[in-house]
Amino acid sequence: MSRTATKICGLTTPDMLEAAIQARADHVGFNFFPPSPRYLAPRDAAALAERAEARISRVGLFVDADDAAITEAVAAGRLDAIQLHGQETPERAAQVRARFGVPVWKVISVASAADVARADAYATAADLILFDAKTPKGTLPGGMGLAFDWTLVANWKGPLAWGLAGGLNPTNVAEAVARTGAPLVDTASGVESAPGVKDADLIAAFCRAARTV
Ligand SMILES: O=C(O)c1ccccc1N[C@@H]1O[C@H](COP(=O)(O)O)[C@@H](O)[C@H]1O
Repeated sequence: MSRTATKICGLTTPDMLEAAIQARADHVGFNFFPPSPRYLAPRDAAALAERAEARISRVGLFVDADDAAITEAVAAGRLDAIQLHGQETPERAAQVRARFGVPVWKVISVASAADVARADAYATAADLILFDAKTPKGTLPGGMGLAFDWTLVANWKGPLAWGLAGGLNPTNVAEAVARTGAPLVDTASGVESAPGVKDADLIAAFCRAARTV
């Protein structure tokens, strides 16, 4: 069995970046969704990207963003992948991948088996499916610390690489990996002491726990 990959999402400071690198996370997420408490302005992403250099992969998170916003962020954050966390259709995902030339991670918000089945439509439009919990109407589409029923994606055999997000933290991530077989796990609020404030010890504990399975 190969090692579970980890992504720490919503970093905004050099200290947070160094904590993720020290913890041997595989990816960091830069959040380009302005309403989020983890929002990172493109000019700040540029400084973090310069510091990260080739030490860690950078994934840019967008919610129904237009091309101009993605263009600015891809250049500033030197992004290795684009995470589409909104209502982007397969056509839009394919367009983003073609236009920006980096892998696209499409998030599928899950509350039922029918939601999981929606992933198939992205077979040729995206590179990875990230299953996250569906959040209540009128709230952020992610980063809320909400988990969904993991049995819905256990040992998912879809047409794409995949990962698990939603309410993951150092305490439950090993169980989540054991129960789902997720090759990648992603967390935002689960490694924070307050919304948007990452905790280095929690990041280390999360990455360690994800790798114990
Ligand atoms: O983190 C955010 O603020 C956020 C805002 C809007 C869309 C997605 C967001 N984060 C992503 O959601 C998952 C799950 O978050 P959590 O671990 O439950 O807090 C996170 O991994 C990010 O990819």
